[in-house]
Amino acid sequence: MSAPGTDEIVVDHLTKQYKKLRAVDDLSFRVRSGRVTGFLGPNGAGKTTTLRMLLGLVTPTAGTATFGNQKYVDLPDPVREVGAVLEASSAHRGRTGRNHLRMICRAAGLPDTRADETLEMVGLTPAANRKFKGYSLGMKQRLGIAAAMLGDPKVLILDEPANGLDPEGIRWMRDLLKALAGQGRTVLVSSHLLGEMQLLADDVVIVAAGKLIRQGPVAEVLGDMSGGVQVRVRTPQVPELTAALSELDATVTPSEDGSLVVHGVEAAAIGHAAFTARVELHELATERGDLEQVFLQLTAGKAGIR
Ligand SMILES: Nc1ncnc2c1ncn2[C@@H]1O[C@H](COP(=O)(O)OP(=O)(O)OP(=O)(O)O)[C@@H](O)[C@H]1O
Repeated sequence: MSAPGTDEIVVDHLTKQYKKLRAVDDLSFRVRSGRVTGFLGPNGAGKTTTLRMLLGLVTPTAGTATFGNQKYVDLPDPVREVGAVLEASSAHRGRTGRNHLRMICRAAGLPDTRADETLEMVGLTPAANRKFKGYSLGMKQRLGIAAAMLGDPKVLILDEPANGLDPEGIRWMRDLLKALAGQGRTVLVSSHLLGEMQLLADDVVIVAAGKLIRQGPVAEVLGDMSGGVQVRVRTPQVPELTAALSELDATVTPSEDGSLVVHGVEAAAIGHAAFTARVELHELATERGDLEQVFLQLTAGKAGIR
């Protein structure tokens, strides 16, 4: 493997033991820049513990979590390198969103103007002068992202950012994170919302019971699974189509609803075979497994509270 850049997250044999519980168990994975990586796992899988170790908030029992080759605590200018939103932002109840961000700017040696720029980025400009105690959970999430982006970091880490957001808010978050990755940043997002991850993530890292289950591009993880891609065909001439497909390298399984499920060949080849055999088709649809099914198969028996 090539040497990682500082914007690449490298988790290497990371382990966290809490008394009898191994919350994270010899976990290794890499997160690349310019992509959104979904960090997925059932409740208690060790996602938050891993992110906290990455940010130097929890000390690993073994292994390392680094940005390139540097631990978070050793980064020369962490605010400009790594932004994180671990839970919905908390701020003094009586302080406005703008003042909350300005205080962080001052503490980090950043110009005050960054407060307004990041408020604009997260769509909070109209609420900039409202007090934090009046913010909805979705507004608090947005403020958390604004705070994380103050230093214009190359890496952004978010723990369950969709929590508390309505469908429009989730869509907004998806567009923002994709845009930030599109600018070349590294975006790592933990979630158990699998449908959302399928729309958002380029890569996934799936964990269960503290261990790595699978990692890779979403399409590859979906495609790897048995039955990942299949074609559903409906025809009034089942025997004729089955005979025509037997000449291709296809596996044909009749469904209870009368359709045929075909593995091993693409829809175009099936359409061509049907046309050549003068078989009438009423449906020809490529079906991809969804992340939720794959996730449930991969984590079966490993989920649950420990
Ligand atoms: N400080 C701690 N002391 C003891 N056990 C802990 C501590 N922090 C976490 N754990 C345990 O470690 C396991 C992993 O927890 P973690 O919060 O990392 O999982 P998660 O994948 O983020 O789960 P969720 O999706 O529910 O937030 C859980 O069983 C949790 O109870």
